[in-house]
Amino acid sequence: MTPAPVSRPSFRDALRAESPLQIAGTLNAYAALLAQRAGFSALYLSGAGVANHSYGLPDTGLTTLEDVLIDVRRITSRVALPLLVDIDTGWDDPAMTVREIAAAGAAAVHIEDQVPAKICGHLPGKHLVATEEMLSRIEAAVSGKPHDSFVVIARTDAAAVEGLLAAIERAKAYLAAGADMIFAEALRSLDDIRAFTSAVDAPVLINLTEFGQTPYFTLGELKDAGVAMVLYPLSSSRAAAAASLEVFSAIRRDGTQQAVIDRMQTRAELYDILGYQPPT
Ligand SMILES: C[C@](O)(C(=O)O)[C@H](CC(=O)O)C(=O)O
Ligand SMILES: [Mg+2]
Repeated sequence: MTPAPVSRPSFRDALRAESPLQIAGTLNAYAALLAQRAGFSALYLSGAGVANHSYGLPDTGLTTLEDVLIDVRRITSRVALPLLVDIDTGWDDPAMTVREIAAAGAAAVHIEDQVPAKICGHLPGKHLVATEEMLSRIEAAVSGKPHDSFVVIARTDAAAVEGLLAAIERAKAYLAAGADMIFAEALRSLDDIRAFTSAVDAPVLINLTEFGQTPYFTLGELKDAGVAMVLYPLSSSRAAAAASLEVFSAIRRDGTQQAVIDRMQTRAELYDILGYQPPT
């Protein structure tokens, strides 16, 4: 399906309108409609989500630009909110990656400093590329921006590997190379977050992925610590996955779905979210 051109607020518009900006992870168009209904004004397509949910694979750098583009297009063709896309390490040609992701209707990307065979930022055993190599990635990504309002966020995974000060130094270098904003991955305390945001002269994103290294700080705590953006990359898909397993298991166990009907969205609720008027 070819997406119709949609006019949408830019990522910076969303950032100006809400502080900190809450960004909802949505793996498909319907999840994006649900996040919009709940009042979010910015969306996220998770690389882990594409790998885990669209392909049933771990988040280890197996999915490609094409795989991600399919899911980007599905979301942007249906929902006009600004979409931040996880482009992992940028693949072979970060300039082309940014051009393609922007052409698919996204408003922003984040590109990270792990080696191409990357893993979840909240796991032990991460390996980073040298700062110089990440600077080349960022310069290439920035050169692919179609216009000034497209945002390139540089993500550093360094805090867990090289320490907080090294992560701050990397972030400063990434900004000097042209990154617009910084994603500080897997920080463990509000003190660390505050140290990071006060040292880095750009909007900082904190990732509240569940079962990770960063505690579930409240929006108020993160605001006080100087955070500009708060990411919930997989919250709804984790909940949906647990609910799906429970429902499948109940149907197999009971031979009927009666015990789990009250866990389900109704047909009327579905049509309401879709804006669909069924025949009467
Ligand atoms: C944000 C992230 O990059 C993602 O792909 O959603 C992941 C999330 C996760 O694995 O929980 C990450 O933090 O590396
Ligand atoms: Mg990711």
